Amino acid sequence: MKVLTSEQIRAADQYTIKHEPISSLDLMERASEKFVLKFMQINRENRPVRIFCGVGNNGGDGLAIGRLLKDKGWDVYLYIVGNTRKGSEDFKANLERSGLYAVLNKEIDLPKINDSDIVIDGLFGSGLSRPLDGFYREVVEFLNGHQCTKVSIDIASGLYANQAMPGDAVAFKPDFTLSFQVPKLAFFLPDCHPYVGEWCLLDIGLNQSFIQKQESNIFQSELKDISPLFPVREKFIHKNKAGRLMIAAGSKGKMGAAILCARAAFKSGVGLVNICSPKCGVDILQVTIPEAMVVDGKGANEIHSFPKTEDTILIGPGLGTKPKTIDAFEKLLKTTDKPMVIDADGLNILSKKKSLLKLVPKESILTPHPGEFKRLVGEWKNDFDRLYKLQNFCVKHEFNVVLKGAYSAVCNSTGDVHFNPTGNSGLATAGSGDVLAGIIGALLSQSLKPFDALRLGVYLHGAAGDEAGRSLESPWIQASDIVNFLPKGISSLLNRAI
Ligand SMILES: NC(=O)C1=CN([C@@H]2O[C@H](COP(=O)(O)OP(=O)(O)OC[C@H]3O[C@@H](n4cnc5c(N)ncnc54)[C@H](O)[C@@H]3O)[C@@H](O)[C@H]2O)[C@@H](O)CC1
Ligand SMILES: Nc1ncnc2c1ncn2[C@@H]1O[C@H](COP(=O)(O)OP(=O)(O)O)[C@@H](O)[C@H]1O
Ligand SMILES: [K+]
Repeated sequence: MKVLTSEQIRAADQYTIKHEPISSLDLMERASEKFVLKFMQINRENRPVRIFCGVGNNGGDGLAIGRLLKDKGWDVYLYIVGNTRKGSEDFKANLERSGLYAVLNKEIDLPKINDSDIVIDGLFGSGLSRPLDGFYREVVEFLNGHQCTKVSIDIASGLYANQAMPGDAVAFKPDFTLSFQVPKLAFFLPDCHPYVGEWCLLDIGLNQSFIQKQESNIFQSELKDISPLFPVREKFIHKNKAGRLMIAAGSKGKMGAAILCARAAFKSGVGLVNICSPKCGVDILQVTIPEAMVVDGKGANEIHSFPKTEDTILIGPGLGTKPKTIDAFEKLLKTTDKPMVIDADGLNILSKKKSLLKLVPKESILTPHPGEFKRLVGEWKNDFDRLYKLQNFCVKHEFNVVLKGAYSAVCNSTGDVHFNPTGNSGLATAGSGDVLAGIIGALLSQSLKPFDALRLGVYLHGAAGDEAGRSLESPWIQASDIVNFLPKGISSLLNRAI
């Protein structure tokens, strides 16, 4: 699904109005009906609803939503901030259809709000053109000071859809954002989360072919695009043809990384795994993961030498960054031009010795968390800047990179970013990244294109985490649980896709 800018969304509104055709007032009514349906699913109990409306179309939505909720028996209070005479056409039309409302001009006008009330924010939507100031800012600060349930229409007032808020700016802090038609970039970025809350999209019937034609290199991954990427296993396949992976991982005290990685790879369809290990890890690996073969990495406590191999290479988990390991990594890079998976200490080595970056095969997959990414590219000003840095890094080096976290950003070598929707905060646990690397390595070894292996792997890792969370009925997950729930994650994706 494409992520569009505010300007593109406005153009989609206009195109739909002209070509459906539908009057803009009727489109507002449709949007408001969709909002009310979802609102009543989230809030089943009838409580006082206080709707704060600006005088643009977001405020128009607020008024229409108020009327519709009143019709359904809700106790609705409407407040307007701004000059109603200067309101948009559709705002004015809805004002005429509204019953009682109060216009707020100054602090003393602000109503008493109880914790059991629900506040709906319809001050500004995608039309925000400057940071909130004056009385708008006061109103938003006042509302943010209350503990009641808060819901934004389309996007929180004061939050920009596709650019950073200035440092001292203020925006509404909703528990939920019920947004129209397409996701906004801000929804995927951690800095913006306090101004988004939980969010969902409401299909208001904007013209799909117009949306498809919009240029955007930002997407949200969807199951319908992901599930066809699963590799098909032929009847007469042999393990050597089902994907051979060499995992170069582990050092003294960190052999668990190699184990988790290999276990995840086996559950992700790999045919055969060689683990290159320091001497201290050989017995551990042979006992804990009998399916894998172990290759001597020469060093006692860390790897000093990697074998020359035709296998797909996954390097980094628990590897350490000792000078001899760095030298061995450099030698390995000089022997291959096949895309590989580089994770954890593999990335830290690249950060320590940036000259190695140009030896990394084109189209390789890098899997940094934000700390590792910062070591690779330096500081960023804000999350929007971080995204541009991700795109530039991928294009410059022709890499595929996942920047991990909630809504992991998966970027290909031409700078397209796909935000991943699966997963939960239980995945923020030691070893979770090792599991992800193993999944991606296994998929790459099965001849998927690197970017496909990456986005399928990230989606699947999140889906397994979601299955684990649901089945264990716990918000906390152990990395081994992610591995154990991979088969369930896989079948859920395949079954839901049918
Ligand atoms: N027919 C349509 O175009 C539809 C629009 N919809 C709603 O319309 C919203 C967008 O409406 P608008 O384009 O009217 O914009 P807004 O309602 O977001 O803003 C209204 C006006 O406020 C002014 N403004 C912006 N920032 C300000 C600030 N910081 N302080 C004071 N004034 C400021 C601008 O002049 C802007 O045009 C969407 O978010 C959505 O809620 C929906 O009803 C769906 C259909
Ligand atoms: N809050 C979160 N919500 C969803 N997924 C998360 C969250 N935090 C972390 N993850 C996922 O968990 C994994 C953690 O990887 P990483 O930080 O490398 O862990 P480790 O180094 O301990 O193995 C990544 O796939 C990341 O996307
Ligand atoms: K709003």
